[in-house]
Amino acid sequence: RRLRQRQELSVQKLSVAPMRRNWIWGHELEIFRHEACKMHIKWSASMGPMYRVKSALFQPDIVIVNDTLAAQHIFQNAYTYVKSPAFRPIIARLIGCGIVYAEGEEHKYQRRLLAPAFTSNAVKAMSDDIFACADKMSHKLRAEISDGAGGNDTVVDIAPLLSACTLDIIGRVAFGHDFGGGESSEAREIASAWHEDVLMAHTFGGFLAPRLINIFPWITSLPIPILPGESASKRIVNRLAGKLLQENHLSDNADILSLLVNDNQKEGKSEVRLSNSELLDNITTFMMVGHETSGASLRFILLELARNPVIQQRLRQEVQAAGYLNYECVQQLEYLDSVVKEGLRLYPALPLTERVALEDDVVPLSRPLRMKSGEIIRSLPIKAGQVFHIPLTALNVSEQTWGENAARFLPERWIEPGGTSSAEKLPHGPWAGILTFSDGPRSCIGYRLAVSELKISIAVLVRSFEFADTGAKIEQYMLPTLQSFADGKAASMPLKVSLLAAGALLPAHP
Ligand code: HEM
Repeated sequence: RRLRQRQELSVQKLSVAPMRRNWIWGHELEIFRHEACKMHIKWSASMGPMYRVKSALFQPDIVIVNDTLAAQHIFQNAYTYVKSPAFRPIIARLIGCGIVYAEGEEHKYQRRLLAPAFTSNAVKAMSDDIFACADKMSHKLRAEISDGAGGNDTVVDIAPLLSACTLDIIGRVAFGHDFGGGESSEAREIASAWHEDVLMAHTFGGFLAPRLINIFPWITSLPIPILPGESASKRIVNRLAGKLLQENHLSDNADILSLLVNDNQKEGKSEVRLSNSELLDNITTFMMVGHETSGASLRFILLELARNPVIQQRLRQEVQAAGYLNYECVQQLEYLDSVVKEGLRLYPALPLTERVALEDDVVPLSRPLRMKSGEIIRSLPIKAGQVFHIPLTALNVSEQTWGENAARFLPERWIEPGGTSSAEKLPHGPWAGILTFSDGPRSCIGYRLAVSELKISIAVLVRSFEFADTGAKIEQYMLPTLQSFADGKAASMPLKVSLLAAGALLPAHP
């Protein structure tokens, strides 16, 4: 009751989501059981820029932020609105206590340290490696088709292929490590451990654990199987990280590994440096967030291309007309750019993020909000401790911002005059007026690399292959990043794939 009393009166006047709620699990269990952000997308039309949901286990209500200005305010004030105590143990368990986990001064330090690895020039310099990995993936796909009984139109589960490619990319560009196109024993171990983690996250235990930890933080020290120890993938990647460190020689390169190691080993110049465990956990962090997110995005973009043959063909014509592909030429492909923007808009690899306020504040709103009492407000006073959920997917498909066809995959909207709202009405983020990479000091540090690898991989694939829908029921869940389920099978995305006659003749990347 004490916690409830601390919730600002204004928050208590916000409308509550309409779904019938359970008195123990509030709205949270139903939200968890539905596909990623599905309930928030449904509610966003009727509930206005902010509403409440009831928390599980009698915790104070959560405020759902469905307003671009409010989201911008929260993200820009990243050290006032921090990751919540319920969320951080999951981060620690899955990827360790690196930059994604760090808060305050520690975070500022790590962000400054790593920024040089992600400048436009640094990402441009990665393009040869990205092309090499995409070409390797294309050869593997070609081999799967010729081995397959279906000849052209062979059904291929592209999910593991794409994840192997993005793991290959991060291995090479960040750590100078070769995962052998996803064939190395380490790559296979990471893929199967991640699969195990996803399956675990999809269970009731996966729902319950973070909520229990939020209330009883000490519970993690108890030997209870559903509670976070180390995830399978973290254990494996941590071991690999240790091996990379043993092999690494100090260099002046600005790649991620060199920046991390040089900082950890610097002497005398400063008191502050990365500890050994921060070094190790940052390697694990980048290895995991640097490939699973891009792999999932690729999966869903190819699904949309498979379901929209006209769009796929227009894209193919643009890519094939470009001839030799290199970084500059891929950057200039306008339709490819729109396809990637549209795919990332509809399928954010992190569908929802959460924050908790450290101080009392007033959150501005871009449009008026009617409270339960009928009172209209333009900003919401909140108390320290208030938890916010920001459904990035719902904000990216809000009809308010994107019009009646918001939920449809229409790359043309990015090209045609008036196809999107004006820049000031779009969500604020580092790229393209979408919230997929979040916003502010904690927005995705790797977004330029992500966009580059998506563009290159898609260009390499569509110039040689045609993709078609299999009719499998594809669902998307947040576990804790976006995961595809095909006819109930986790981390799967079957598509019919054909090798184009012209594809074999196309020149490779020089
Ligand atoms: C399409 C692919 C990607 C998407 C959609 C994506 C999305 C995001 C989002 C939404 C956040 C903010 C998370 C939050 O605040 O709760 C984030 C943070 C982050 N991303 Fe990405 N990401 C992608 C690819 C990458 C890549 C390729 C890398 C690195 C190589 C990367 C590294 C990071 C890191 C280190 C953070 C934490 C930044 C900080 O806290 O300062 N991401 N990403």
